[in-house]
Amino acid sequence: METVSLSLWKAPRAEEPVVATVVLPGSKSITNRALILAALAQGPSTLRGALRSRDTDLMIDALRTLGTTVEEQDDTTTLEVTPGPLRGGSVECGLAGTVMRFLPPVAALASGTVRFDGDEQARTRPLGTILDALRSLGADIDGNALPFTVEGRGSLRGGHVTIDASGSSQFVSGLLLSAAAFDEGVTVHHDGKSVPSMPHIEMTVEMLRAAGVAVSTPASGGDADTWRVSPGVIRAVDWAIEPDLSNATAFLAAAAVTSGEVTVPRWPGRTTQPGDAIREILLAMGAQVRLDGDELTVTGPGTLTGIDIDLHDVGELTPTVAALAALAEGPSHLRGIAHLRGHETDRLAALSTEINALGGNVTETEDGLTIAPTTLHGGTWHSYADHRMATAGAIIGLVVDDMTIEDVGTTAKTLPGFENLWAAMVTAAAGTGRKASF
Ligand SMILES: O=C(O)C1=C[C@@H](OP(=O)(O)O)[C@@H](O)[C@H](O)C1
Ligand SMILES: C=C(OP(=O)(O)O)C(=O)O
Repeated sequence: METVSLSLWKAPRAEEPVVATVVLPGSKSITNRALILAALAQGPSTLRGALRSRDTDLMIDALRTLGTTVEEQDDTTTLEVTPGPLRGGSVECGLAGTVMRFLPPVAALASGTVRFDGDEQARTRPLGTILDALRSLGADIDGNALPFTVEGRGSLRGGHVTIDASGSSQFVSGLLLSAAAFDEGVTVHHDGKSVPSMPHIEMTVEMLRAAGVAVSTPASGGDADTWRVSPGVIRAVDWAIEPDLSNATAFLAAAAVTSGEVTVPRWPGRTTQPGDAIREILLAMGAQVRLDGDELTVTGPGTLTGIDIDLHDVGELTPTVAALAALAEGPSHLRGIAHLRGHETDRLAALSTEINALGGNVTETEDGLTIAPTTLHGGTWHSYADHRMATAGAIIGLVVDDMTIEDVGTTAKTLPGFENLWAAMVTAAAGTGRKASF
Protein backbone atom coordinates (compact mmCIF):
# COMPACT_ATOMS: atom_id res chain seq x y z
CA MET A 1 0.00 0.00 0.00
CA GLU A 2 1.20 3.50 -0.83
CA THR A 3 2.34 5.55 2.17
CA VAL A 4 1.21 9.17 2.08
CA SER A 5 2.84 11.65 4.40
CA LEU A 6 0.50 14.40 5.47
CA SER A 7 1.64 17.93 6.22
CA LEU A 8 1.85 19.23 9.78
CA TRP A 9 0.68 22.74 10.66
CA LYS A 10 1.51 24.47 13.92
CA ALA A 11 -1.83 25.74 15.16
CA PRO A 12 -1.64 29.46 16.05
CA ARG A 13 -1.74 29.99 19.82
CA ALA A 14 -3.73 33.06 20.85
CA GLU A 15 -1.50 34.97 23.27
CA GLU A 16 -4.28 37.53 23.62
CA PRO A 17 -8.04 37.48 23.08
CA VAL A 18 -8.93 37.05 19.41
CA VAL A 19 -10.60 40.23 18.15
CA ALA A 20 -11.59 40.34 14.49
CA THR A 21 -14.28 40.64 11.85
CA VAL A 22 -14.26 37.61 9.56
CA VAL A 23 -16.05 37.51 6.21
CA LEU A 24 -17.00 33.94 5.28
CA PRO A 25 -17.56 32.66 1.73
CA GLY A 26 -20.80 31.08 0.56
CA SER A 27 -22.61 28.07 1.98
CA LYS A 28 -21.60 24.68 0.61
CA SER A 29 -25.10 23.28 1.05
CA ILE A 30 -26.86 26.19 -0.67
CA THR A 31 -24.28 26.39 -3.49
CA ASN A 32 -24.53 22.70 -4.38
CA ARG A 33 -28.34 22.73 -4.28
CA ALA A 34 -28.44 25.85 -6.47
CA LEU A 35 -26.10 24.20 -8.97
CA ILE A 36 -28.32 21.11 -9.27
CA LEU A 37 -31.49 23.17 -9.62
CA ALA A 38 -29.82 25.45 -12.19
CA ALA A 39 -28.69 22.43 -14.25
CA LEU A 40 -32.27 21.12 -14.36
CA ALA A 41 -33.95 24.50 -14.86
CA GLN A 42 -35.75 25.64 -17.98
CA GLY A 43 -33.22 28.47 -18.70
CA PRO A 44 -29.96 30.04 -17.50
CA SER A 45 -29.58 30.84 -13.79
CA THR A 46 -27.08 32.99 -11.94
CA LEU A 47 -25.47 32.09 -8.61
CA ARG A 48 -24.04 35.03 -6.68
CA GLY A 49 -21.74 34.50 -3.70
CA ALA A 50 -21.23 30.83 -4.58
CA LEU A 51 -18.70 28.89 -2.54
CA ARG A 52 -15.61 27.80 -4.47
CA SER A 53 -14.10 24.86 -2.65
CA ARG A 54 -13.35 21.21 -3.30
CA ASP A 55 -16.98 20.10 -2.76
CA THR A 56 -18.51 22.79 -4.94
CA ASP A 57 -15.88 22.54 -7.67
CA LEU A 58 -16.51 18.78 -7.81
CA MET A 59 -20.20 19.55 -8.32
CA ILE A 60 -19.40 22.10 -11.06
CA ASP A 61 -17.04 19.66 -12.83
CA ALA A 62 -19.60 16.86 -12.65
CA LEU A 63 -22.41 19.00 -14.05
CA ARG A 64 -20.14 20.17 -16.88
CA THR A 65 -19.33 16.53 -17.67
CA LEU A 66 -23.05 15.80 -17.81
CA GLY A 67 -23.66 18.61 -20.32
CA THR A 68 -24.32 21.74 -18.25
CA THR A 69 -22.46 24.96 -19.05
CA VAL A 70 -21.08 26.71 -15.96
CA GLU A 71 -19.30 30.00 -16.58
CA GLU A 72 -17.56 32.24 -14.07
CA GLN A 73 -18.62 35.84 -14.45
CA ASP A 74 -16.64 38.88 -13.21
CA ASP A 75 -15.44 36.97 -10.17
CA THR A 76 -15.19 33.27 -9.36
CA THR A 77 -18.15 33.42 -7.01
CA THR A 78 -20.64 34.57 -9.65
CA LEU A 79 -21.64 31.64 -11.81
CA GLU A 80 -23.82 31.61 -14.90
CA VAL A 81 -25.34 28.15 -15.32
CA THR A 82 -26.94 27.17 -18.63
CA PRO A 83 -28.62 23.78 -18.74
CA GLY A 84 -27.94 21.47 -21.68
CA PRO A 85 -29.11 18.01 -22.69
CA LEU A 86 -27.82 15.60 -20.02
CA ARG A 87 -25.32 13.00 -21.25
CA GLY A 88 -23.10 10.28 -19.79
CA GLY A 89 -19.56 10.59 -18.41
CA SER A 90 -17.44 10.04 -15.32
CA VAL A 91 -18.22 11.84 -12.07
CA GLU A 92 -15.63 12.31 -9.32
CA CYS A 93 -17.28 12.75 -5.92
CA GLY A 94 -14.21 13.28 -3.72
CA LEU A 95 -15.55 12.94 -0.19
CA ALA A 96 -18.58 15.17 -0.82
CA GLY A 97 -21.88 13.81 0.49
CA THR A 98 -23.79 16.39 -1.54
CA VAL A 99 -22.13 15.22 -4.77
CA MET A 100 -22.46 11.47 -4.19
CA ARG A 101 -26.11 11.77 -3.04
CA PHE A 102 -27.52 14.66 -5.10
CA LEU A 103 -26.13 13.62 -8.50
CA PRO A 104 -27.27 9.99 -9.02
CA PRO A 105 -30.89 11.15 -9.61
CA VAL A 106 -29.58 13.66 -12.19
CA ALA A 107 -27.52 10.87 -13.80
CA ALA A 108 -30.66 8.74 -14.13
CA LEU A 109 -32.10 11.53 -16.31
CA ALA A 110 -29.04 11.62 -18.59
CA SER A 111 -28.83 9.85 -21.93
CA GLY A 112 -25.81 7.63 -21.38
CA THR A 113 -23.76 5.81 -18.79
CA VAL A 114 -22.60 7.80 -15.77
CA ARG A 115 -19.77 6.32 -13.72
CA PHE A 116 -19.31 7.57 -10.15
CA ASP A 117 -16.18 7.25 -8.02
CA GLY A 118 -14.59 9.16 -5.16
CA ASP A 119 -11.90 9.16 -2.49
CA GLU A 120 -10.98 5.84 -0.92
CA GLN A 121 -12.60 7.07 2.31
CA ALA A 122 -15.81 7.95 0.43
CA ARG A 123 -16.37 4.30 -0.45
CA THR A 124 -17.56 3.58 3.07
CA ARG A 125 -20.05 6.46 3.26
CA PRO A 126 -23.68 5.22 3.21
CA LEU A 127 -25.21 5.37 -0.28
CA GLY A 128 -27.23 2.17 -0.73
CA THR A 129 -30.44 3.79 0.52
CA ILE A 130 -30.64 6.35 -2.27
CA LEU A 131 -29.38 3.98 -4.97
CA ASP A 132 -32.04 1.39 -3.98
CA ALA A 133 -34.68 4.14 -3.94
CA LEU A 134 -33.72 5.20 -7.46
CA ARG A 135 -33.88 1.58 -8.64
CA SER A 136 -37.40 1.28 -7.32
CA LEU A 137 -38.27 4.53 -9.14
CA GLY A 138 -37.11 2.99 -12.42
CA ALA A 139 -33.34 3.62 -12.61
CA ASP A 140 -30.78 1.08 -13.76
CA ILE A 141 -27.85 1.21 -11.31
CA ASP A 142 -24.95 -1.17 -10.82
CA GLY A 143 -23.45 -1.01 -7.30
CA ASN A 144 -24.45 -0.01 -3.77
CA ALA A 145 -21.59 2.28 -2.81
CA LEU A 146 -18.81 4.13 -4.63
CA PRO A 147 -17.80 3.20 -7.27
CA PHE A 148 -21.14 2.61 -9.02
CA THR A 149 -22.67 3.15 -12.46
CA VAL A 150 -25.99 4.68 -13.50
CA GLU A 151 -27.32 3.74 -16.95
CA GLY A 152 -29.12 6.97 -17.76
CA ARG A 153 -32.15 6.50 -20.03
CA GLY A 154 -33.00 10.15 -20.65
CA SER A 155 -35.97 10.03 -18.27
CA LEU A 156 -37.07 8.41 -15.01
CA ARG A 157 -40.54 7.20 -14.08
CA GLY A 158 -40.45 8.34 -10.44
CA GLY A 159 -43.42 7.64 -8.17
CA HIS A 160 -43.68 6.47 -4.56
CA VAL A 161 -40.76 5.17 -2.51
CA THR A 162 -40.30 4.28 1.17
CA ILE A 163 -36.78 4.65 2.57
CA ASP A 164 -35.02 4.63 5.93
CA ALA A 165 -33.34 8.06 5.97
CA SER A 166 -32.11 7.84 9.56
CA GLY A 167 -28.54 7.55 8.21
CA SER A 168 -28.59 10.86 6.33
CA SER A 169 -31.02 13.63 5.40
CA GLN A 170 -29.18 13.80 2.07
CA PHE A 171 -31.07 10.69 0.87
CA VAL A 172 -34.31 12.69 1.06
CA SER A 173 -32.80 15.92 -0.30
CA GLY A 174 -31.17 14.08 -3.21
CA LEU A 175 -34.45 12.52 -4.32
CA LEU A 176 -36.45 15.73 -3.94
CA LEU A 177 -33.99 18.01 -5.76
CA SER A 178 -34.35 16.27 -9.16
CA ALA A 179 -37.87 14.93 -8.76
CA ALA A 180 -39.74 17.65 -10.66
CA ALA A 181 -37.98 16.26 -13.75
CA PHE A 182 -39.20 12.68 -13.11
CA ASP A 183 -42.30 11.67 -15.16
CA GLU A 184 -44.41 11.18 -12.03
CA GLY A 185 -42.46 13.37 -9.61
CA VAL A 186 -41.75 11.63 -6.33
CA THR A 187 -43.35 10.78 -3.01
CA VAL A 188 -40.67 9.92 -0.43
CA HIS A 189 -41.88 8.28 2.75
CA HIS A 190 -39.45 7.76 5.61
CA ASP A 191 -39.79 4.67 7.80
CA GLY A 192 -37.17 4.27 10.52
CA LYS A 193 -35.56 6.14 13.43
CA SER A 194 -35.85 9.92 13.09
CA VAL A 195 -34.23 11.69 10.13
CA PRO A 196 -31.20 13.82 11.14
CA SER A 197 -30.36 17.31 9.88
CA MET A 198 -33.98 18.35 9.22
CA PRO A 199 -32.99 21.99 8.53
CA HIS A 200 -31.12 20.69 5.49
CA ILE A 201 -34.34 19.11 4.18
CA GLU A 202 -36.13 22.40 4.85
CA MET A 203 -33.36 24.10 2.84
CA THR A 204 -34.07 21.72 -0.06
CA VAL A 205 -37.82 22.33 0.12
CA GLU A 206 -37.41 26.10 0.35
CA MET A 207 -35.08 26.24 -2.63
CA LEU A 208 -37.36 23.98 -4.70
CA ARG A 209 -40.30 26.26 -3.95
CA ALA A 210 -38.22 29.31 -4.88
CA ALA A 211 -37.72 27.61 -8.25
CA GLY A 212 -41.49 27.22 -8.67
CA VAL A 213 -41.65 23.52 -7.79
CA ALA A 214 -44.72 22.26 -5.89
CA VAL A 215 -43.62 20.42 -2.73
CA SER A 216 -45.78 19.04 0.02
CA THR A 217 -44.20 18.29 3.39
CA PRO A 218 -45.38 17.11 6.81
CA ALA A 219 -45.31 20.78 7.88
CA SER A 220 -47.47 21.92 4.95
CA GLY A 221 -50.29 19.45 5.63
CA GLY A 222 -48.75 16.34 4.01
CA ASP A 223 -48.53 12.96 5.75
CA ALA A 224 -46.02 12.45 8.56
CA ASP A 225 -42.48 11.69 7.37
CA THR A 226 -43.58 12.13 3.74
CA TRP A 227 -42.42 14.62 1.12
CA ARG A 228 -44.01 14.95 -2.31
CA VAL A 229 -42.61 16.80 -5.32
CA SER A 230 -44.97 17.22 -8.28
CA PRO A 231 -43.61 16.85 -11.80
CA GLY A 232 -43.17 20.19 -13.55
CA VAL A 233 -40.84 22.93 -14.65
CA ILE A 234 -37.91 24.06 -12.49
CA ARG A 235 -37.69 27.82 -12.98
CA ALA A 236 -34.36 29.57 -13.54
CA VAL A 237 -33.47 31.63 -10.46
CA ASP A 238 -30.98 34.36 -9.58
CA TRP A 239 -29.64 32.73 -6.42
CA ALA A 240 -28.04 34.95 -3.73
CA ILE A 241 -26.01 32.57 -1.58
CA GLU A 242 -25.67 33.16 2.16
CA PRO A 243 -22.28 32.85 3.88
CA ASP A 244 -21.52 29.36 5.23
CA LEU A 245 -22.67 29.52 8.83
CA SER A 246 -21.26 26.09 9.71
CA ASN A 247 -17.82 27.30 8.69
CA ALA A 248 -18.47 30.49 10.67
CA THR A 249 -18.88 28.49 13.88
CA ALA A 250 -15.13 27.82 14.21
CA PHE A 251 -14.34 31.55 13.97
CA LEU A 252 -17.04 32.46 16.49
CA ALA A 253 -15.69 29.73 18.77
CA ALA A 254 -12.30 31.48 18.63
CA ALA A 255 -13.87 34.43 20.44
CA ALA A 256 -15.61 32.12 22.90
CA VAL A 257 -12.45 30.27 23.99
CA THR A 258 -10.11 33.28 24.16
CA SER A 259 -12.46 35.79 25.84
CA GLY A 260 -12.23 37.67 22.56
CA GLU A 261 -14.73 39.23 20.18
CA VAL A 262 -15.44 38.00 16.65
CA THR A 263 -17.96 39.49 14.24
CA VAL A 264 -19.32 37.72 11.18
CA PRO A 265 -21.03 40.06 8.71
CA ARG A 266 -23.93 39.13 6.39
CA TRP A 267 -25.52 36.85 8.99
CA PRO A 268 -28.98 36.07 7.58
CA GLY A 269 -31.98 37.16 9.67
CA ARG A 270 -33.80 34.00 8.68
CA THR A 271 -32.11 30.89 7.37
CA THR A 272 -32.42 27.13 7.03
CA GLN A 273 -28.69 26.70 7.67
CA PRO A 274 -28.01 24.66 10.83
CA GLY A 275 -25.05 26.92 11.62
CA ASP A 276 -27.52 29.50 12.94
CA ALA A 277 -27.93 27.27 16.02
CA ILE A 278 -24.42 28.28 17.17
CA ARG A 279 -25.99 31.45 18.59
CA GLU A 280 -27.99 29.54 21.20
CA ILE A 281 -25.18 27.05 21.82
CA LEU A 282 -22.64 29.77 22.59
CA LEU A 283 -25.14 31.63 24.74
CA ALA A 284 -25.83 28.46 26.71
CA MET A 285 -22.08 28.00 27.22
CA GLY A 286 -21.74 31.49 28.67
CA ALA A 287 -20.72 33.68 25.72
CA GLN A 288 -22.49 36.89 24.75
CA VAL A 289 -24.11 36.79 21.35
CA ARG A 290 -25.43 39.89 19.60
CA LEU A 291 -27.07 40.28 16.19
CA ASP A 292 -26.86 43.96 15.13
CA GLY A 293 -28.58 44.20 11.77
CA ASP A 294 -26.76 41.55 9.78
CA GLU A 295 -23.61 41.46 11.94
CA LEU A 296 -23.30 38.63 14.42
CA THR A 297 -20.86 39.29 17.26
CA VAL A 298 -19.74 36.78 19.86
CA THR A 299 -17.90 37.90 22.98
CA GLY A 300 -16.23 35.18 24.99
CA PRO A 301 -16.63 34.75 28.75
CA GLY A 302 -13.76 34.10 31.20
CA THR A 303 -14.61 30.41 31.22
CA LEU A 304 -17.12 28.39 29.22
CA THR A 305 -19.71 26.21 30.93
CA GLY A 306 -20.45 22.69 29.70
CA ILE A 307 -23.59 21.93 27.70
CA ASP A 308 -26.13 19.10 27.51
CA ILE A 309 -27.59 19.23 24.02
CA ASP A 310 -29.28 17.15 21.34
CA LEU A 311 -27.47 17.95 18.09
CA HIS A 312 -29.59 15.61 15.92
CA ASP A 313 -30.84 18.49 13.75
CA VAL A 314 -27.50 20.28 13.53
CA GLY A 315 -24.97 17.43 13.59
CA GLU A 316 -22.65 19.35 11.29
CA LEU A 317 -21.79 21.59 14.28
CA THR A 318 -20.57 18.71 16.45
CA PRO A 319 -16.80 19.11 15.88
CA THR A 320 -16.98 22.80 16.87
CA VAL A 321 -19.19 22.08 19.88
CA ALA A 322 -16.96 19.18 20.99
CA ALA A 323 -13.90 21.46 20.84
CA LEU A 324 -15.72 24.09 22.92
CA ALA A 325 -16.87 21.42 25.38
CA ALA A 326 -13.33 20.06 25.74
CA LEU A 327 -12.29 23.54 26.91
CA ALA A 328 -15.29 24.17 29.19
CA GLU A 329 -15.19 23.99 32.96
CA GLY A 330 -18.15 21.60 33.40
CA PRO A 331 -19.20 18.31 31.79
CA SER A 332 -21.00 18.17 28.43
CA HIS A 333 -23.29 15.64 26.80
CA LEU A 334 -23.72 15.78 23.02
CA ARG A 335 -26.64 13.56 21.98
CA GLY A 336 -28.66 12.47 18.93
CA ILE A 337 -25.69 12.18 16.59
CA ALA A 338 -25.13 8.47 15.92
CA HIS A 339 -25.33 9.27 12.19
CA LEU A 340 -22.01 11.14 12.44
CA ARG A 341 -20.34 7.73 12.19
CA GLY A 342 -21.14 7.97 8.44
CA HIS A 343 -19.83 11.51 7.90
CA GLU A 344 -16.42 12.31 6.33
CA THR A 345 -15.01 9.99 8.98
CA ASP A 346 -16.55 8.39 12.07
CA ARG A 347 -16.64 11.75 13.85
CA LEU A 348 -17.55 10.30 17.25
CA ALA A 349 -14.52 8.01 17.21
CA ALA A 350 -12.26 10.70 15.74
CA LEU A 351 -13.24 13.40 18.26
CA SER A 352 -12.94 11.13 21.29
CA THR A 353 -9.61 9.69 20.13
CA GLU A 354 -8.06 13.07 19.37
CA ILE A 355 -9.30 14.92 22.46
CA ASN A 356 -8.27 12.00 24.70
CA ALA A 357 -4.82 11.97 23.10
CA LEU A 358 -4.43 15.52 24.48
CA GLY A 359 -5.29 14.35 28.00
CA GLY A 360 -9.04 14.81 27.58
CA ASN A 361 -11.80 12.71 29.08
CA VAL A 362 -14.27 11.89 26.31
CA THR A 363 -16.49 8.82 26.22
CA GLU A 364 -18.31 7.71 23.14
CA THR A 365 -21.94 6.81 23.83
CA GLU A 366 -24.38 4.97 21.59
CA ASP A 367 -25.58 8.26 20.10
CA GLY A 368 -23.00 10.87 21.00
CA LEU A 369 -20.19 12.02 23.27
CA THR A 370 -19.76 12.70 26.98
CA ILE A 371 -16.99 15.20 27.59
CA ALA A 372 -15.62 15.79 31.10
CA PRO A 373 -13.41 18.77 31.87
CA THR A 374 -9.65 18.22 32.10
CA THR A 375 -6.55 20.28 31.44
CA LEU A 376 -5.39 19.53 27.92
CA HIS A 377 -1.80 19.36 26.72
CA GLY A 378 -0.42 19.79 23.20
CA GLY A 379 0.14 17.08 20.64
CA THR A 380 -0.48 16.14 17.04
CA TRP A 381 -4.15 16.31 16.09
CA HIS A 382 -5.17 13.99 13.26
CA SER A 383 -7.76 15.24 10.78
CA TYR A 384 -8.90 11.97 9.12
CA ALA A 385 -9.43 13.90 5.84
CA ASP A 386 -12.27 15.69 7.64
CA HIS A 387 -12.38 19.47 7.25
CA ARG A 388 -14.31 19.92 10.50
CA MET A 389 -11.88 17.75 12.46
CA ALA A 390 -9.07 20.07 11.31
CA THR A 391 -10.96 23.20 12.37
CA ALA A 392 -11.89 21.63 15.72
CA GLY A 393 -8.18 21.02 16.37
CA ALA A 394 -7.40 24.63 15.46
CA ILE A 395 -9.95 25.87 18.06
CA ILE A 396 -8.25 23.83 20.79
CA GLY A 397 -4.83 25.00 19.56
CA LEU A 398 -5.78 28.62 20.32
CA VAL A 399 -5.50 27.97 24.05
CA VAL A 400 -3.36 24.83 24.35
CA ASP A 401 0.40 25.12 23.79
CA ASP A 402 2.16 23.13 21.07
CA MET A 403 -0.75 21.86 19.04
CA THR A 404 0.05 20.60 15.58
CA ILE A 405 -2.69 19.81 13.08
CA GLU A 406 -2.06 17.10 10.54
CA ASP A 407 -3.40 17.80 7.03
CA VAL A 408 -4.96 21.20 7.67
CA GLY A 409 -5.29 21.45 3.87
CA THR A 410 -8.27 19.13 4.12
CA THR A 411 -10.26 22.23 5.10
CA ALA A 412 -10.31 23.03 1.35
CA LYS A 413 -13.32 20.70 1.18
CA THR A 414 -15.44 23.70 2.16
CA LEU A 415 -13.04 26.54 3.00
CA PRO A 416 -9.83 26.81 0.95
CA GLY A 417 -7.30 29.07 2.65
CA PHE A 418 -8.68 28.32 6.12
CA GLU A 419 -5.23 28.21 7.69
CA ASN A 420 -4.25 31.66 6.37
CA LEU A 421 -7.55 33.24 7.38
CA TRP A 422 -7.26 31.65 10.83
CA ALA A 423 -3.63 32.73 11.34
CA ALA A 424 -4.43 36.29 10.20
CA MET A 425 -7.39 36.43 12.58
CA VAL A 426 -5.31 35.23 15.54
CA THR A 427 -2.26 37.41 15.03
CA ALA A 428 -3.54 40.66 13.53
CA ALA A 429 -5.30 42.17 16.52
CA ALA A 430 -2.58 41.12 18.95
CA GLY A 431 -1.19 44.21 20.60
CA THR A 432 -3.02 46.69 18.35
CA GLY A 433 -6.29 46.96 20.24
CA ARG A 434 -8.04 47.30 16.88
CA LYS A 435 -10.63 45.02 15.36
CA ALA A 436 -9.19 44.02 12.01
CA SER A 437 -11.32 42.68 9.21
CA PHE A 438 -10.57 39.62 7.03
O1 LIG B 1 -27.79 18.40 2.66
C1 LIG B 1 -26.75 18.93 3.05
O2 LIG B 1 -26.22 19.89 2.45
C2 LIG B 1 -26.11 18.40 4.26
C3 LIG B 1 -26.82 17.58 5.11
C4 LIG B 1 -26.26 17.02 6.36
O3 LIG B 1 -25.99 15.65 6.11
P1 LIG B 1 -26.50 14.46 7.09
O4 LIG B 1 -27.97 14.47 7.10
O5 LIG B 1 -25.90 13.24 6.46
O6 LIG B 1 -25.92 14.77 8.45
C5 LIG B 1 -24.99 17.74 6.77
O7 LIG B 1 -24.36 17.09 7.83
C6 LIG B 1 -24.05 17.90 5.58
O8 LIG B 1 -22.88 18.54 5.95
C7 LIG B 1 -24.70 18.75 4.51
C1 LIG C 1 -21.10 16.07 6.78
C2 LIG C 1 -20.55 17.02 6.02
O1 LIG C 1 -20.36 17.00 4.66
P1 LIG C 1 -21.01 16.18 3.47
O2 LIG C 1 -21.76 17.17 2.64
O3 LIG C 1 -19.85 15.60 2.73
O4 LIG C 1 -21.92 15.12 4.05
C3 LIG C 1 -20.04 18.28 6.65
O5 LIG C 1 -19.68 19.21 5.88
O6 LIG C 1 -19.98 18.37 7.88
